[in-house]
Amino acid sequence: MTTPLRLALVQMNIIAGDPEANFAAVQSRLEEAAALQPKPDIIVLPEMWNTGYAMNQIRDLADENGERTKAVISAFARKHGIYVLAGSVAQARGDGVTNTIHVFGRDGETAGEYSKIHLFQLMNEHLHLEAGQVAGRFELDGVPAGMMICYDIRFPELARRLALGGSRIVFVPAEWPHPRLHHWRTLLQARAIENQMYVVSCNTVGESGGTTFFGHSMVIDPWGEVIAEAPEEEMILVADIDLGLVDEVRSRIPVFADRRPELYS
Ligand SMILES: NC(=O)CCC(=O)C(=O)O
Repeated sequence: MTTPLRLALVQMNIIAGDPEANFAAVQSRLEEAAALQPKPDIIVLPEMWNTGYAMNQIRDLADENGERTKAVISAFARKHGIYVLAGSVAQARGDGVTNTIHVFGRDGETAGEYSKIHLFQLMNEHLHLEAGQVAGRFELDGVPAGMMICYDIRFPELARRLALGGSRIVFVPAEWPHPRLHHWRTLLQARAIENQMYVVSCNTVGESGGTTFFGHSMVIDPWGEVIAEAPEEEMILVADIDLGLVDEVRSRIPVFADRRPELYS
């Protein structure tokens, strides 16, 4: 069975500490993506796009209960009838801040939410953020999908859990910098190959506090082929995929049937 899907990944520069500028840029990029012909089924944004890694001010800058994100992005999703995986935003709840994805369906309603489970110490997340406690899943027009955020791709157990739970495609918003392009590419391809699913990653570009984010957003098919990859500049990366390929690859090499979980612990 073929299940075609058009993806649009907004690879953008994020201005650390300036939610006003970032909301304006996101709204304009979303309209640009919605004007594509044919229209995308889902638009994906990068990690922490509201604040960037302005960690010292994160409690003040974070979106209170995600309210602004929900208002702006759900109205957009409803207006255009497009899913939006709203990257992740710094979201405040009580005294804490999480790095949280909101997904909105074609009707503008919340389709899923996920807070980053693995906090990245090199960028001080562990000092300022609270870790999520549950894996992230949603349904995309009835197709089970998963979510991971950036550093999460270093944990194969999470991707495998999503695949075992039925995910056929996993979305990965990120702010992944130089000099680890080879890690980025290799880990994303490994997660796609070992789980025989699509992996769709949307990274950031630009410089922030001495760190340079390299873009290279990519769409990887269940065979591990990179079918679309952005350069190191702002752009909307578009890819047409067929989720039917997941079944084809899984029947060709029956990894899930051949697993021996009783020997793994
Ligand atoms: N924002 C992040 O989680 C960055 C992860 C990263 O750069 C890595 O090497 O892992």
